[in-house]
Amino acid sequence: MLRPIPARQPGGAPTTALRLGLDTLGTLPPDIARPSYDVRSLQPGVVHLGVGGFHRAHQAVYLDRLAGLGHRGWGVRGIGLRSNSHRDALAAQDHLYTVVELGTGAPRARVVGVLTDYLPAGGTAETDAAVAALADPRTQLVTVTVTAPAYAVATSAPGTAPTAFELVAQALRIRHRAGLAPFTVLSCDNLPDNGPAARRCVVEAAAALDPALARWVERTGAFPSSMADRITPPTSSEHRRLLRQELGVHDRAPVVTEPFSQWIVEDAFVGEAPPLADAGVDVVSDVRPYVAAKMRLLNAGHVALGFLGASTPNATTDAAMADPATGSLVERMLAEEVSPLLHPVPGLHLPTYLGEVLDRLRNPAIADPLSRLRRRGSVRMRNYVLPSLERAVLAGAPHLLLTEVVASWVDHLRRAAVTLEEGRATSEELAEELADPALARLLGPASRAAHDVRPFLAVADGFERLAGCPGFVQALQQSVTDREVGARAAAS
Ligand SMILES: NC(=O)c1ccc[n+]([C@@H]2O[C@H](COP(=O)([O-])OP(=O)(O)OC[C@H]3O[C@@H](n4cnc5c(N)ncnc54)[C@H](O)[C@@H]3O)[C@@H](O)[C@H]2O)c1
Ligand SMILES: O=P(O)(O)OC[C@@H](O)[C@@H](O)[C@H](O)[C@H](O)CO
Repeated sequence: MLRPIPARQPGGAPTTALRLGLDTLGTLPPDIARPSYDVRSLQPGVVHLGVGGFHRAHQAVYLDRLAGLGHRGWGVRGIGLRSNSHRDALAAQDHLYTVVELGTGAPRARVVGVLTDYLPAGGTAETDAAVAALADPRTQLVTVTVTAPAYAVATSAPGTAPTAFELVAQALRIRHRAGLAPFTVLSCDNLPDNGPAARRCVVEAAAALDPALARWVERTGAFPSSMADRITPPTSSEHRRLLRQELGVHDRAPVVTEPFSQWIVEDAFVGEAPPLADAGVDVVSDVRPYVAAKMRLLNAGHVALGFLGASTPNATTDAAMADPATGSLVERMLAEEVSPLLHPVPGLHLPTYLGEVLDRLRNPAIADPLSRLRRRGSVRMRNYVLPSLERAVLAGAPHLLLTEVVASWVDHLRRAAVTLEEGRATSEELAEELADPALARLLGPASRAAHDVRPFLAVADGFERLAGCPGFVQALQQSVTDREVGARAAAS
C-alpha cells in the first residue's frame, strides 16, 4: 500500500528535495513508500514495449508489488519505440521513479524499483539490442502499450523503424531456431480483443520473415487479452514541483495517477507466468465483459468530455464534469443510454461501477487535460462510443446524447479545418495535436458536414451501418448544423 503524505501547510518551510537514486533510497522522507526488496537482485523476466506513463503507473506497480512479495524473477526491461520518453532521466536515477496517487486525501507516493533497464529505440544496434532482450531465455512475458492505432500496421515500410510486432517476431525467430518456447505477449492497450489483435500482428510480422515461423507462433504463442484501467494523465511541471517541494523528492520522471487501479487478464499464458493474482490482478477465463463495461462507460465518458468540452472554456475533466451542461449530459448518456445496453459483468454491480466511474471523472486532483482525450478521435469514437450507439440505433433505444457526442467530434474537426484554412495552425501541428490516423481524410468532409454529413459518415471508420439509418443521419445532421450555426452566432 502507498502511505498518505501529510499535506504541508502553505508557506511552510521549503523542503530540501533529495535526488532520487539507489544511493538516496534509504534516506527519502519516511512518508514515501519504497522497494522493500534489493532492487539489484531482480532478474529480468518481463520486457515492456512502449514505456509511457501508463505502463509505469500500472503494470510496473503490480510487478513491483510482486517483487515486494519475494518474487524476484519479474524485473522489467523497457524498450522505447517511437520515443524514448524520459529514458535519460530514468537512467540518471537508476531507473527508479515515483508514482504519485492523487485522490481526495493527501497525495500518496511510492518509489517503484522494478524497471531494471530501458533500451532505446533508434538504429540497427538499438534494434539488435531490443531483439536480444526479447529473445533472452529469461524473458517469459512481454507486455505492450503502444496505443490502439499501432495494431493497424503490423509491418513497417522499407527504410523505417521496425514495429513493436516486428521486434517480437524477430525475437521469436531466434527462440524458435534455438528450440526454446515462445514468451507470452500481453497487450495492455485499450482496444477491444487486444489479445487477438496482438496475435494477428505478430503472426503477420512473422509471416513476412518466414511462413513456418508464423505457423509456429500461431500454434504455440500465447496472447492473452487484458483490461488495464488506471487514469494516468501526463506529468506536468506542477506535478514535479509538488513532488519536489511538498514531498521532498527530486524525481525527473515521476508519474501521477489516480488511486483506482484494475487489471483483468485472460488466463492464457505460455511458459512460466508471474503470479499476478498475488499482486491483485484478476486472472479470468474471459475478459470481454469487463472490457465492454470499461470502454463503453469510462472511455466513452472520456471521449464525450473531450469533444463536448472542446467548445467550452473547460480544459480538464473535473471542470467539464462540474459544468452543468457538459457534466450532466455525460452522466445521463452513461446512465440512460449506455448502461442499459451492457450485459451483466461477473462480480460487477453496474450501477455501483458507473458511480465509481463518475467519481473518478470528477476527481479534481487528477484534472486530466481534455486535449489528451481528443487525441486519436476516430479510433476512440469507433472503439468506445460506436458500440453503444450502433446497438441503440438498431434496437430503437434512446441515443440522442450519444449522437450529440458524435456531432461534437465532427464540429471539433470542422473547427480544426478552419484553423488550418486561416493559417492559424499547420497540418503538422494539427497532426501532432490530434494524433488521428484518419485526420487527413476527415477534415474536408467535416468542414462541409453542416450542409451534408453523409460524405463524412462515408469516410469515418466504423460508421458504415449507421450511415444507412436515415433517422440517425437526420438527427446527426440537425445537431452538426445547430453547432455550426451556434458557433457562427457566437463569433459575430
Ligand atoms: N494513460 C492512461 O490513462 C491509460 C490507461 C489505460 C490504458 N492506457 C493505454 O496505454 C497506452 C499508452 O498510454 P500512455 O498514457 O502511456 O501514453 P504515452 O503517450 O505516455 O505512451 C505511449 C507509448 O506508446 C508508444 N507509441 C505510440 N505510438 C506507437 C506506435 N505506433 N508504435 C509503437 N509505439 C508507439 C510511444 O512511443 C510511448 O512509448 C495507450 O494505448 C492507452 O490506451 C492508457
Ligand atoms: O488511451 P486511449 O486513447 O485509449 O483513451 C484515453 C483515455 O480514455 C484512457 O487513456 C483512460 O485514461 C484509460 O483507459 C483509463 O484506464
